[in-house]
Amino acid sequence: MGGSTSLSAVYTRPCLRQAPRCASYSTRSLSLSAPSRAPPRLYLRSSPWNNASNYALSSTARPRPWEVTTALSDVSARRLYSSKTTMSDLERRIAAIPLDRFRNFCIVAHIDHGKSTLSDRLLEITGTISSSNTNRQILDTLEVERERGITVKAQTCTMIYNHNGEDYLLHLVDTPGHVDFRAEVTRSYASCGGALLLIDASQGVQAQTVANFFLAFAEGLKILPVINKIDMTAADVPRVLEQIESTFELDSSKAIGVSAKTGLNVKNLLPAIVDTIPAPAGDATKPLRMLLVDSWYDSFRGVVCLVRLFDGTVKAGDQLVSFATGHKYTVGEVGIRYPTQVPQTILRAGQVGYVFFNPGMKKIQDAKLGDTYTTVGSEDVVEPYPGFEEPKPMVFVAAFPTDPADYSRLSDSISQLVLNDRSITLYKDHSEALGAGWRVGFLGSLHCSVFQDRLRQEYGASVIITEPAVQTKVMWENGQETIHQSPVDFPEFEERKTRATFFEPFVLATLTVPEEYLGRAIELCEASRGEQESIEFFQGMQVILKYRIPTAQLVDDLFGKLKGVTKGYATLDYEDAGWRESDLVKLQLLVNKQPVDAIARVVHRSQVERLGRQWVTKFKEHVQRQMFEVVIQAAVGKKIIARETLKPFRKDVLAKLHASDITRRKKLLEKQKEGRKKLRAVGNVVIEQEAFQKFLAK
Ligand SMILES: Nc1nc2c(ncn2[C@@H]2O[C@H](COP(=O)(O)OP(=O)(O)OP(=O)(O)O)[C@@H](O)[C@H]2O)c(=O)[nH]1
Repeated sequence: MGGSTSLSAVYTRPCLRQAPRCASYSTRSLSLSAPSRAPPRLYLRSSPWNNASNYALSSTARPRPWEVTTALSDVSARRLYSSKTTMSDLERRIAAIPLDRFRNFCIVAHIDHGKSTLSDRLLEITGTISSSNTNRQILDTLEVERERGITVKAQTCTMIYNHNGEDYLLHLVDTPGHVDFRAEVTRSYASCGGALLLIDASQGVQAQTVANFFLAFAEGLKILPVINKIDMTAADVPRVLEQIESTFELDSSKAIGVSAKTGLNVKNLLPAIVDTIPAPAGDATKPLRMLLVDSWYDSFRGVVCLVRLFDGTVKAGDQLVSFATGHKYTVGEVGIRYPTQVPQTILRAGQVGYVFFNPGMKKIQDAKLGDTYTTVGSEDVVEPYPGFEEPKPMVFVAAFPTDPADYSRLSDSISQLVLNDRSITLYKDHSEALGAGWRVGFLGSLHCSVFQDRLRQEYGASVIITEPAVQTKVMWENGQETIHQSPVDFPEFEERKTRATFFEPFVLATLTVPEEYLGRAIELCEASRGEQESIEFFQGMQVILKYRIPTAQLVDDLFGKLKGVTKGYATLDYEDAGWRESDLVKLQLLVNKQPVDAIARVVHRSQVERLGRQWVTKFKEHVQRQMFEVVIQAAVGKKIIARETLKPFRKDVLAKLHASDITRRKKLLEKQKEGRKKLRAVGNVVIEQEAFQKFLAK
């Protein structure tokens, strides 16, 4: 049980603040955390998380730089600043804080458990923001984040906390809780020494609490359990304390109960942070070793980089070199986020701050996340940081302007969004029906819908977006493999039997479901072509289900459906489970025998009938009647699955004519034929863009 041993080894440091300090829940927590009680290990052994891959996480965890460095050679911070420089009071205060009083930490939690609210409260208590600001979430800066109440991009903030007369430099990273944004979460951990494991007192441990805990644990972060929302009447603190011990083997007596919303007990969290989370190691006198953690685009400054300094210092005018690209840059400005960007004279080992260059870095692609920078000339003596794994797109959509004349405007808007969200992949695309557009890849369906919202809110562009699709893989007879992102280039039905084998991506989904909804959750997973891997009954009537599910089903709003059948009580987490052979076919919509490429989809054969029928009925509703009959069909290759007919407008003028008026009758028929010819000549059927928009809208 290597995992268990290292788990308990991580939590050896004493904690200053114990849970009983919170008056409102001291009695309950005391009764649960008798001092002689050994941390229960039984659950971890039998838990779904106790598998090879999770233990692999802990055993292969890289030693973090501040753990392998034994000698802390911190120079007096003041010596790093030139005496001639005029420093602000803030800078003077920061300059006086030695490295052993730095604390870099993040908050690890399930979605909506209150990370952003707690961050705001910490900023308020440390005087970083005034309390008048606190009715909104300071770190959720994007409009969509405020509107949906979710964190999309990890945000950071520096705080100064005075503890027993000494200043501490705290650096907080607010990470997104949703599973789509896991790459953001993992990246954030690299700049931290510890994490607050935040759990909603009414909901208890949820799928992503566990998933994010293991990510943080694998990164070697010290964990401080925090129970939030203790003000709620539904709060069940004893249950959460029990879960903290049984699920994570953490000492629940160290947990702090808070209400981020009312501020109750939050001030007792700060001393616990100072005591539990280790100071970063580093040496400001060594050559610069600076990790690029995040980046965003600023139209005046170019790319701004969020960096974590492991060794050395950086200031304006320094000549830096990137290990990943070899490009050289002159530093234009360095600073901290407090919570807005505040310029500083210097950043030193242990700090997290921002850097931009002069002239500015033009392309966000040059700012490779996980890249190491050093000063020109130190390349040979500095070892670069191992870097991050680039996130892989999972969901693809095609996007087209509603009005083709808007192409270049929309192109600018999309490029702007991609500049700030590097996990989006973007290619040019073309559709017969919708003209020029883009194929865009996302980390998940929430990521995809957030992108659409951001596009509409921040740029006001109106856009047609096709249904989310996943990649497919084809193994050809000759052993060659091709990956297809778009249904358009997926091979036709006739080719499949003899020439190819098809594969689709799968995920291993972990669902946390209250026991009373178990039956419905299982039904949903089975209907989504899922295969059960395990079922575990968990504390407090919760069940953890593991299913192997096609990614296509996951992105077809599995989470929304799950919430529907469990009245919103279930949670979902997933990890990539590789390719699996699958009976895939391309379903196409034909309008008067012409395929409408924007609506094609690669689906499992079992779904063809239902989807085909649905398509033709829905499309008929949105297409306007024409001068001639319109046949709408759903087809797989040459096989027609479903059909609907849209009757033509037909002026029945002939009926009004006298039977003997043959010349006039012929003339009228000719005229009608001409009209039809005209329409047919203009691409057969005239379909308004609006029809696509309505059809593709959920
Ligand atoms: N009653 C109560 N509500 C809280 C408390 N903390 C947060 N909330 C509410 O819980 C909801 C979610 O809070 P957030 O801070 O946005 O949660 P989050 O974890 O940052 O969410 P993501 O960033 O999307 O993962 C909001 O409506 C908050 O007002 C608390 O202590 N008590």
